[in-house]
Amino acid sequence: MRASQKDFENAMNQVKLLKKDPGNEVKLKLYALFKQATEGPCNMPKPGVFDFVNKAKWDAWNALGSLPKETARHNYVDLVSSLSSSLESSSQVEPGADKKSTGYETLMMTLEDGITKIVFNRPTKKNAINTKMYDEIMRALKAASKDDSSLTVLTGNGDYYSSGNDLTNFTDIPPGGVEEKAKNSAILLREFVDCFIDFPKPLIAAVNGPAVGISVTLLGLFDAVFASDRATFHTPFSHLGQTPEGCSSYTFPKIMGPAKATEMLVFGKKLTAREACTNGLVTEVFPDSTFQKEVWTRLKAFAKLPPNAMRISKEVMRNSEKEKLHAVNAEECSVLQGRWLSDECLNAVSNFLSRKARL
Ligand SMILES: CCCCCCCCCCC/C=C/C(=O)SCCNC(=O)CCNC(=O)[C@H](O)C(C)(C)COP(=O)(O)OP(=O)(O)OC[C@H]1O[C@@H](n2cnc3c(N)ncnc32)[C@H](O)[C@@H]1OP(=O)(O)O
Repeated sequence: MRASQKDFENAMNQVKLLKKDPGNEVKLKLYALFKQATEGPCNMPKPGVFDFVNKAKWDAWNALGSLPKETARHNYVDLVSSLSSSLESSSQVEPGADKKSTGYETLMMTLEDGITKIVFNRPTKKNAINTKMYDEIMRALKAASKDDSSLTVLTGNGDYYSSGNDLTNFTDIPPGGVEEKAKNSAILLREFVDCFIDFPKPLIAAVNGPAVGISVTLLGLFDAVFASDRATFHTPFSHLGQTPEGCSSYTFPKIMGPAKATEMLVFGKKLTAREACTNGLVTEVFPDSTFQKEVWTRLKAFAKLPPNAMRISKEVMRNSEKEKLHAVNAEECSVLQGRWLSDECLNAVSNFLSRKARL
């Protein structure tokens, strides 16, 4: 049975009442079907390459070709009805649900058994790091450096450790244009990485699943990295028209030698957890089935060691390098500021956002 105009109007109202965000892909589908149902085939000029959001919308609408208005109306009603049932009944914990108890929207943070645990908590986005999350991680690290814990652990909620920089960070362009955005992002990134360089207590990563981009490069600044055998380590910077950050242009060649560092940082080779361990980036790999139990047993034992001795040992081991790391960080951010304005980078981001390419 075809959907009537009344069904269509009801569906439009239902969309406004959805309690959970259905995600960008679905929102683009809804937009395209709505435009097709009300205006017919795409009749707008194609937006420019920097106009990511409108370009993604245009692509979605244009992809419907000459689909009749009635069919688009019917598909719109069907899609809204499937969303209303699936999203209302979803048992998945909504990111940010812990906001009140933790004071963080994108993270969960706890202090137990002498361990501060910071959990990336955007599982439906594979824990991609958006601007809010960069800010919250910095805030969490500053709090952890002053709290009563002996050590700090970073890990991810869900199947990913983190998919790295949230590529929608590129869409929020201020009135000053993309140049201003690139400048502000370079300042943010530098400040963010500085927090890891300066973190005073043992910093440990429990890499529960795949890690991409900046979530991998930062590992060179951690004191121990425990990984599930399901984890992978991927820095596809050249694919994205970008260049290394997180001090990896310096730490990776030191850790694994220039040849292996080049494979990862220049050619984007994805390493398994075992390969990352052989190359010195990962301390130890655990079977996924026992990962949590084994890692937390290990961490709780570490947390019983005298905290001042651990902190001072870290200081002795790392202090001679700090100045160099800050200089490397500044240089990497300045290079990236230029790369973010390049066609290579903007086309790669635009392809991801319009769903033409996946890693
Ligand atoms: C003008 C200048 C602005 C600059 C701003 C920059 C600020 C600092 C930058 C610091 C430098 C950092 C560099 C990096 O980290 S580079 C690495 C970036 N990451 C990626 O390229 C990964 C992209 N994601 C993917 O390829 C795939 O999503 C992935 C392989 C990770 C998983 O694929 P899978 O098919 O299993 O799952 P989905 O793709 O369906 O993902 C589920 C939903 O999550 C969204 N998602 C996942 N990762 C990201 C991401 N990195 N950014 C944005 N969104 C992400 C995905 O879109 C899905 O969402 P929907 O359900 O809404 O469709």
